[in-house]
Amino acid sequence: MLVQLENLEKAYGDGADRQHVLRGVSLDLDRGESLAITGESGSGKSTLLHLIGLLDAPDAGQIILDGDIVSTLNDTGRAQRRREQIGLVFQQFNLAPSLTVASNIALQARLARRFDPAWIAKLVERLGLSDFQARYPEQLSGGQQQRVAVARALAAKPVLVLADEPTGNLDEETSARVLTLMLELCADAGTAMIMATHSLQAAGQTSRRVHLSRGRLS
Ligand SMILES: Nc1ncnc2c1ncn2[C@@H]1O[C@H](COP(=O)(O)OP(=O)(O)OP(=O)(O)O)[C@@H](O)[C@H]1O
Repeated sequence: MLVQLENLEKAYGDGADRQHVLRGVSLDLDRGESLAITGESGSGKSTLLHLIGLLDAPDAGQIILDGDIVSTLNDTGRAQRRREQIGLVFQQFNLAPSLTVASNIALQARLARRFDPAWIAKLVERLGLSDFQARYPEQLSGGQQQRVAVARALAAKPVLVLADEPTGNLDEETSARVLTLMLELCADAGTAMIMATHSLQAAGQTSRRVHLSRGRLS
């Protein structure tokens, strides 16, 4: 098993403002599997992805990644695991504005010490980024930036990619195409993917689906 979530709980705020967003979320994900998490706006999809992506820690429960309990790691330990094993595609893309497309893509792989020029060349070619490599993020359209974010997330061949509404800003046809590519590239790299989405069409493209409602998965 690649990812095991056991009874995750997460609340925000204090006193009367306290909001229990996750109320006991359990989930298993195999290597190479793709999973869509659907749920209404505010149901906690991003919160759950942040926990799995080790960007935040749960209040209770356990996250096991690749056989290790990672939910109790400190910030440094979490950052290291994230760098080595997880790729993130979030809504704002978070590309480094001062780096070219080529450097944005390569950076993650270099940090993880897994820079493989042939794999990077394949990502660039398959994602249609060949002509944009010398450009800076601000010189790209939203869709192009998103493809750079996908290439960057997969550059180090992580065991897991987390995508938060990865096609949220694109029209339906483009988003289906980008998602298909992303799933194919994940399959090539043996990477599992968890995607949060509002779109039932997008959720139809993954191998499994779960629904988040009232703090629990079904
Ligand atoms: N850092 C935070 N501090 C306080 N409340 C938060 C924080 N992050 C999220 N929330 C609240 O937790 C709830 C779940 O938010 P979350 O972003 O996880 O939902 P979501 O399902 O991803 O929503 P959307 O589909 O709109 O992106 C929301 O009510 C939100 O306001």
